[in-house]
Amino acid sequence: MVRSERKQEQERVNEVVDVIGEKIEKITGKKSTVKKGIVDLRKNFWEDVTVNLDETDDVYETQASIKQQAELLSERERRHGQMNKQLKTLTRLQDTPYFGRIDFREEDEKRAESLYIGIGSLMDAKNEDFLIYDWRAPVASMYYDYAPGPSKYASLDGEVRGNMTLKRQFIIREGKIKGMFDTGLTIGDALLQAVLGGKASSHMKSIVATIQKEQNQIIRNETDRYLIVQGAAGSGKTSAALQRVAFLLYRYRKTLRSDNMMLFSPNPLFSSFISSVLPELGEENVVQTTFKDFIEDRICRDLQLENPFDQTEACLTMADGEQLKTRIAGIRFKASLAYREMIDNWLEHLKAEGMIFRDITFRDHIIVSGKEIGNYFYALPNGQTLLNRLEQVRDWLLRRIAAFSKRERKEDWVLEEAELLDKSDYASIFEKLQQKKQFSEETFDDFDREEQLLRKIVMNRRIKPLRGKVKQLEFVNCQKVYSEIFYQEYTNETVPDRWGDICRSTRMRFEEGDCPWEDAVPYLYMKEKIQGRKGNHEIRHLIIDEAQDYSPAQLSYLQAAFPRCRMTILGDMNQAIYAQSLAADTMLSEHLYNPDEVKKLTLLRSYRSTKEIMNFSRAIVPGGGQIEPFDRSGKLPEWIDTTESGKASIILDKISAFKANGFETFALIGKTMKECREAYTLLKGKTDVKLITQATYQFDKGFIIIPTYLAKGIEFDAAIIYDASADNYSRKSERTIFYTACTRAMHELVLLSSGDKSPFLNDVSEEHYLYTRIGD
Ligand SMILES: Nc1ncnc2c1ncn2[C@@H]1O[C@H](COP(=O)(O)OP(=O)(O)OP(=O)(O)O)[C@@H](O)[C@H]1O
Repeated sequence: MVRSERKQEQERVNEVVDVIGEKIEKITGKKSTVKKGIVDLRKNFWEDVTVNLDETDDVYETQASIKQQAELLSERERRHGQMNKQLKTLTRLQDTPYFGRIDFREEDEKRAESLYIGIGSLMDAKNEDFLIYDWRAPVASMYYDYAPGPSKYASLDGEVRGNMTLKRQFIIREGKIKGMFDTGLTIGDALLQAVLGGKASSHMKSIVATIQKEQNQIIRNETDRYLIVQGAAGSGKTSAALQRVAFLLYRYRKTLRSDNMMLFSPNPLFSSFISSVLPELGEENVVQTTFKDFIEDRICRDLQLENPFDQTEACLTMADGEQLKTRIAGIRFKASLAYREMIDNWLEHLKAEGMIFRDITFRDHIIVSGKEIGNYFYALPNGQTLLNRLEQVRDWLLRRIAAFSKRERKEDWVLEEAELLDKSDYASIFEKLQQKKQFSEETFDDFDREEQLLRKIVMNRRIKPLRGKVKQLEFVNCQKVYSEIFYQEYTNETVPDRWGDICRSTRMRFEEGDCPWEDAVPYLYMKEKIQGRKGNHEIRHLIIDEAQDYSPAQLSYLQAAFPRCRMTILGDMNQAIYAQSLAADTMLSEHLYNPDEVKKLTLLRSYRSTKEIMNFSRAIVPGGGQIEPFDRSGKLPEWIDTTESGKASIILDKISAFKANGFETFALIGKTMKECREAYTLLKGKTDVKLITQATYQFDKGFIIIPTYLAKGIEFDAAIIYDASADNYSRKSERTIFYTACTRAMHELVLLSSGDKSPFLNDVSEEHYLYTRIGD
């Protein structure tokens, strides 16, 4: 590229930066005027409102005047918010105005037009021409989809065809061009090399400048209600999903807000890891949750919900034997649609018999017994749904409670409690009596009325929580109704092996007030079928990361909980680490969806790890040969065969070497939390190290110890697998855990073992790693 061209480009950058500077100045000026307006409006809100409550008409007029004033205020606040957003984007553009340029000659046009692409759009000073196109604009899609040559894009008015005569990439920092490449088919391998060769960080970065063609398809898909992405470890699923969120927020900016989108992440640490990507792209973060938190919010508070991580930990630490087999058989069956069918049959059965109700009690007094409620319930016409009948029971119970309350308020305890009421209660009673013009001077009658009122207040207050529970239909004992499923007789075809044992252990857990994780969704499904469910209509798009961890039953629950939603579903079958997902359908299984509404895309190219790490890791999983490592070289993974007592000093040496190499994040990865705690005990005090647990919500640079299930979705400059011996990794189900752990490393991977090595390593050809034996 000729030197003068770079000079010309820099001159253009300078001009654009000047325009940005002027815009920033202008908006800052306007913003302070709007801000002043807001402050004045807030200060003088009531002065500018006409308040008159004399006649009904005056009241309406007052209401209208308040509404008008409030609308004015909120309009100004909205403008202020928009200006802030514009300023943030402009400030970012001032540093890096754009990262790409394409020259495109539309069919039938004589000249090619140069289009510059950045994270936001920018018009010239006269607001006539685009100096920068937002990467999400339709025309910008060509930058990601085509090499120079014939190309096209879908504009709002239809397809536009033409010829791309140039595709150029820039690295611009602080307004200075640091690098400039004209690129071919894929978006600059040179730039991608540079980006991927950089250090890992405690926060994920946006990939806007280097989005690959196949990722662009995910990002810009608008046609399919359910978009499933099966992608190898490190293929950019999460990155593409976040870019997609930014794309959709831009594309549907008039109708879609960030709080209409919800992202399910695998663990709280991951939420913090990805939290800066959207703000970096000038968008607000979407609602984030974990599936466990989402379920916990809905499950009855009487039950102690098991954490999915505890379930995994329990399965991984339990010795091989009957107990483990039963637990796994239970987990798998309860994740299946066959079990949901069983619950549907149970719900049908409940129409005729089997509902269990709680006694309605107040101060140790049974107002209506559960048995009596049952009789009333089953006396209602059984053609109605369970919910309809329960609503009638609810109204009947509220009447019974009202009658009870009237009687009960005559009791002595009520007056005793009334003496404890505070001054404000007395003042309000006095006011009420006065309003009713019932309070003249001290007459006997007034004292009597006052006492009646006091009794009523006390009783109403005390009975209110009970009424609340009845209104929520909490008189149904869902816990018991659910555990009854495990007392029924079934034919052998409908139940899995070990059903008897599964029943026994489930009953025991429910009797103790525990809800095993595998029962959480089936239980909620049944409970909401009985007591009704409120669908969430606010959320219109769900993004589900690590979707291989979700069962068909969980998918169907989410579909019902978010009835209007579209979903972007991303995952990797090779990283399934929960017992429910292994060798079974998961949310990634296409056939679980209506064929007209679903599209499945596959990402095979992996960007995170060096070619050496990926060649090593992909040999571990079936079908791994299809995964294409990105061509970035590094050290061969190192397998160190040592003794238990030799491990600490090897780890400490490695950590020093990583630091000397300039690495900033490195993890010692264990299979379980138990193993991580052991490693932590071994190393704490000897180096600066942090143990990551379920309760860790953020991780910083440095050395951490972490179990695989908490490291999902996250990456490190270097990773050490703490125990790659046969004792630790040999069960069929542990293969994917092992693969997930290895693929967390970007630049270096070390595996330690003592005793026999994991049989999974037998699948890796010796040329793909370096073997060292240290110790006796
Ligand atoms: N087009 C791209 N340009 C630059 N970097 C990319 C690109 N695609 C992916 N990466 C990088 O590759 C790494 C892995 O990406 P990401 O975490 O999104 O992959 P993933 O498929 O979700 O991985 P996993 O399933 O292992 O969690 C990240 O560092 C990301 O920045």
